[in-house]
Amino acid sequence: MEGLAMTKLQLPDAERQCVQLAGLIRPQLTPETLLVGIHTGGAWVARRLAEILKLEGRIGLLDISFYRDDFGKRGLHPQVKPTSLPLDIDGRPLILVDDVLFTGRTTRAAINELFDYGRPSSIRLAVLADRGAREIPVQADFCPWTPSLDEHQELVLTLSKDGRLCWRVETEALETSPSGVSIDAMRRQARACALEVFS
Ligand SMILES: O=P(O)(O)OC[C@H]1O[C@H](OP(=O)(O)OP(=O)(O)O)[C@H](O)[C@@H]1O
Repeated sequence: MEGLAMTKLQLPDAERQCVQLAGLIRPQLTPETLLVGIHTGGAWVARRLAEILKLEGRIGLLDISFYRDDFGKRGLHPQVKPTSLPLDIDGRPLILVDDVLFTGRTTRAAINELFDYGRPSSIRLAVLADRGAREIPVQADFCPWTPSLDEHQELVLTLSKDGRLCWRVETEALETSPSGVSIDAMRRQARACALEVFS
């Protein structure tokens, strides 16, 4: 993969972590609780939690692309998915599910979007990994893993062909253009410009 080098860190079994996370959530469930997974990784984890906790039919999925505060900088996610909430969230306890909690900006965007649909009685946050380095005062209520990663490392949850969730760590090489601008930043800028042209 261009510009990325795989690290040799030992990573935990994400499937086993889903079982651990379900165990943390189970005592807090009520008959009204709705799981809400954030696309993409959070949706995979929410689906797995719904299977383990037998909550099929009580899972919503959220695409927060248009609610990001850095939407202009990052451009649009290559795969925008629809938001779907199968039940009215007004007055309902929600458990927001994501794979990774990092700066907290995704969580902030998700909460903003949810409040456009109604006023939940509570929102708790469940993540498989909390890697710290928050930029917004957000914290996880349920989390089985707090890895220490370098700021240039990205923790990525993947779904293998056989349907298993696996962790991967990618280390961003410090690619720079002749002008000294990060190539990654230039790619993001190009995506944002393309969006403006086509919108
Ligand atoms: O706390 P934050 O700094 O916002 O980072 C956490 C988010 O970053 C990743 O999502 P990404 O935007 O890469 O999308 P993906 O789930 O489709 O990979 C991850 O899945 C979390 O949703």
